[in-house]
Amino acid sequence: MNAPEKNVPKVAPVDFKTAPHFPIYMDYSATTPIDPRVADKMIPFLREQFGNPASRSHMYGWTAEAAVEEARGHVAALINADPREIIWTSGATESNNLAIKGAAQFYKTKGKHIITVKTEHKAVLDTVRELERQGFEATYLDPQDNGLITVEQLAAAVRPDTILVSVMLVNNEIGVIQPIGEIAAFCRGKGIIFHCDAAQATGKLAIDVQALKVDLMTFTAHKTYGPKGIGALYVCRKPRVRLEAQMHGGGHERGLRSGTLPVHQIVGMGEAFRLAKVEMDDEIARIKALRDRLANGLQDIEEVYINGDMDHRVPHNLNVSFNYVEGESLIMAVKDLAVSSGSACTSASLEPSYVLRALGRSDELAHSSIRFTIGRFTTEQDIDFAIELMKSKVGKLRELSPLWDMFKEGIDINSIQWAAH
Ligand SMILES: Cc1ncc(COP(=O)(O)O)c(C=O)c1O
Ligand code: FES
Repeated sequence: MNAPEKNVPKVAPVDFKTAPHFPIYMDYSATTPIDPRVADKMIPFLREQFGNPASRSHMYGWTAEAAVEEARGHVAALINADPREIIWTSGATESNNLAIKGAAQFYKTKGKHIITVKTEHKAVLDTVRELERQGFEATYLDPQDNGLITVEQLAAAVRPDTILVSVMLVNNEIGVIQPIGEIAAFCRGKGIIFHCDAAQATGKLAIDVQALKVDLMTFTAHKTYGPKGIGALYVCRKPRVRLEAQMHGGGHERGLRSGTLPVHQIVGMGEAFRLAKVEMDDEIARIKALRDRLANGLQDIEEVYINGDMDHRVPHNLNVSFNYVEGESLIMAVKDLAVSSGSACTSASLEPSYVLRALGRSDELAHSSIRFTIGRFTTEQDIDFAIELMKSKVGKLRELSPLWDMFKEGIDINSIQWAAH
């Protein structure tokens, strides 16, 4: 017998286009709602067109294969790649694992040193840590306080046995855009493989892998209005980059990633990336105007700090710290906004955001930070609501805060010797 369903919470489906919806979704960098046009494209592949693209002897297989190849073309087109350079994976985590472990293991006879950055996503950092456990050596670069690294920093860290560099295109917490073109050109000049995690970049800025000269680039569908559980890895063919497979089996995807292809997911990613290419320019302009409206509104509040460079940044991200506000109370106070926080109370770890800490932010400012990430379905009313809510809640919390009183009275809080306890 099936388990009774009575304990399953019922969540009403949200129509992001029309409904006044609470909490207002401003966490587009965690994941995006799927675009209804993407969902519509996927449905036939969950129903009548269920074939396995590896089935070569009948219509069902051929139809599925054609759909997979069409989607591969759309993904390749968004980044100016050859479709043969696109390998399907289950998402950015798997693409990062395949790229980093695959390249390190293939080129291990050339050297054992890897360089990455402290503000990378855990899917990169933990993968590099695992390689360290296997005997590789790693350098983790410190970003400047605007979140960016420079090619000079990278050059200073390179050793004769450096085989791989991994630097993300867009940071997931603060939205800053790393100088990937310069970094990639530098690596190519030195014969070092360059991998870039672009999970947060698609649809937010133009990507041309040929002009950029990257060797490996990671993508995922669910940050760009596609389904979760599907991603891709770009593997450069000229010059040819080789990888050790991490998943063994039927030899799918040129032997690099075995496993029956999830056709409905792939079709969804293809459509999401096709739409991103067609609509990107208009969307960037619209979303940037909304983000700037939010930034201007929040800057009416005293003691607000923007985290990360504002010039080299994707249009949909705003990450701010509210000084003299306790992180936990702030999260509780803004329940009507679905946002992300740099405080430890929203995560499984006990540390505040390691990204903000790497930028040199104090624990207090890292704790009291909020990441607003907006997107395709965000409206001006949503933005105005968020501004008013933040003004009122931050004001109320500060009324209760002795630290705020001291700050207002001109007492330098950093000079106080707190009693140890
Ligand atoms: C920069 C970056 N890399 C990797 C990932 C992991 O992506 P996925 O959920 O597709 O495995 C994310 C998503 O949180 C991300 O923001
Ligand atoms: S604000 Fe909750 S743990 Fe820091």
